[in-house]
Amino acid sequence: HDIWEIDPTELELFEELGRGQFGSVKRGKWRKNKSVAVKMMQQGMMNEDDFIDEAKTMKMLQHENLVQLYGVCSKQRPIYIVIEYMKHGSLLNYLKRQRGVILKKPNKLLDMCLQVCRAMKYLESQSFIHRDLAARNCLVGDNLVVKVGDFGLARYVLDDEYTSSSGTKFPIKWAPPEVLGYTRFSSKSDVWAFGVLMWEIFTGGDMPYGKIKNQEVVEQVVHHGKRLEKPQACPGEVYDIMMVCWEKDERNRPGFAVLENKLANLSDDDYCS
Ligand SMILES: Cn1cc(-c2ccnc(-n3ncc4cc(C(C)(C)C)cc(F)c4c3=O)c2CO)cc(Nc2ccncn2)c1=O
Repeated sequence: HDIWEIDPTELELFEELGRGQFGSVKRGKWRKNKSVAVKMMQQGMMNEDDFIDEAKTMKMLQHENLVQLYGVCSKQRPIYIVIEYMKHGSLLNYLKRQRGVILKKPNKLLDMCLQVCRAMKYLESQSFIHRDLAARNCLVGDNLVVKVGDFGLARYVLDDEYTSSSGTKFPIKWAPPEVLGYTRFSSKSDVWAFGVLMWEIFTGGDMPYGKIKNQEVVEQVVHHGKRLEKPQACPGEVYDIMMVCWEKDERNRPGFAVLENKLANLSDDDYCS
């Protein structure tokens, strides 16, 4: 019996938490006492066999700032992906809802960046690339803990509009030049996306580059070196960290361990008190 296989009769399903591109997600209870979120993966959206094979590896990825994968119900269609429940939902929605309050607390904003950075430092240490790090793919739980979710799932999406860097659903505004040009993903491309996520946090969930169209963003960022502007609520020292995440050459971007030190030093000082 595979340890990552969950018996669906041990799941109780409640209200829908959201409808992602890949199906719906419901709040649930596993074995009467464990709060979970159950993704019912819409058929045809994902390469399910490859995902189920990878699930055992993803289940081994455990960190206090990663949304824990508990297992899958793969003996049925649609398959269920059973993960840790996060009661405040996506970080993007949380930022937008709380914008008026948290933009006045830069130390809280910096703490959110640090939590995401720690999860990414852990994934980097496991040579695991997220490929779609953004505030919409992070979740907020009890005591305002922030966790990175849906890591690695991008590899199993079948929709070319999402997987091709010229597709309409590709996350252009979170992608570095080497991904836009050559689809070269690495932990350093996750670092670029982390810089954009920091900008999302310090703007209270604004859309990067506003209404500028995706293809115009590619032109401006790749060919004219344009970068996101410093958010009003963002101290200069924090903006400097975002900017180094957006170095054109990925070799000049810091890894997540270095980023964690930089952010931790700022949160110790009173820059963001
Ligand atoms: C674990 N979890 C997941 C969700 C939830 C709901 C709907 N869609 C999603 N998402 N969001 C994003 C997402 C992204 C992907 C990529 C392949 C990376 C593109 C693949 C997915 F499969 C999802 C997904 O399913 C989630 C994220 O997986 C909501 C929770 N919680 C709440 C609580 C209150 N209100 C709303 N949501 C929760 O605890």
